[in-house]
Amino acid sequence: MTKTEIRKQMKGLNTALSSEQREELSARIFNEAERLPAFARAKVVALFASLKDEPLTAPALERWSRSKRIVLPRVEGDIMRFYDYDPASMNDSGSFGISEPEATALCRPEEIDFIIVPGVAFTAAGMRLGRGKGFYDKYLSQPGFRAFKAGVCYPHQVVEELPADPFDVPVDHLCCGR
Ligand SMILES: Nc1nc2c(c(=O)[nH]1)N(C=O)[C@@H](CNc1ccc(C(=O)N[C@@H](CCC(=O)O)C(=O)O)cc1)CN2
Ligand SMILES: Nc1ncnc2c1ncn2[C@@H]1O[C@H](COP(=O)(O)OP(=O)(O)OP(=O)(O)O)[C@@H](O)[C@H]1O
Repeated sequence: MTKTEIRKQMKGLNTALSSEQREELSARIFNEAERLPAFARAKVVALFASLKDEPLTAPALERWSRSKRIVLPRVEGDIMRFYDYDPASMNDSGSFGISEPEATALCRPEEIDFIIVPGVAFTAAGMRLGRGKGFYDKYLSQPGFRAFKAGVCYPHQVVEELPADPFDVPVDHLCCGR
């Protein structure tokens, strides 16, 4: 399958989950992330505000923001940057309809200790297919970036193989709710 075909197939499978399945699997996925030693050590955690076809991040966002500095992505033209999460100032009309933080407190890439990486599909070894704009591949390959990378996806998004490109950055651990 091509990248485009995989994206289409996964969107169908993801949106076919019932809200109960979605909530149950998402809870497992983020509980697994929370149990990683790298998470316990982390002070600055990068998360994302989930789209309809992604594991639900709202409960983790709420819980983690009590003990960690949480940063969320904003798309600014061709690049993605992370800013401090403040529940009072989220902007629901961000790029692609994603809820985004205000551009108040910029987080430099080297400040992040632990990053949750979304993906359309992953292999068990951590190779990843994203939404096709290269935002995460570019972010994760910046000089100075050193965070522990945890991929998150539903169990059916783990595939045998993916079309590989030289600029693809693998994740260190995959949390897939299994
Ligand atoms: N929740 C979440 N936030 C994120 C990402 C993500 O994957 N998930 N990103 C990770 O990169 C960045 C946004 N990148 C995105 C890239 C493409 C599309 C997308 O769905 N594109 C469709 C529709 C475009 C449109 O609505 O105009 C497309 O290209 O067909 C969405 C987000 C930053 N924030
Ligand atoms: N490190 C990088 N530097 C410059 N361009 C890059 C880099 N990584 C990816 N790109 C560009 O981004 C485009 C999209 O790449 P690809 O299809 O692998 O994205 P993806 O993995 O689906 O997306 P994402 O990383 O946003 O989740 C490619 O055409 C590539 O040229």
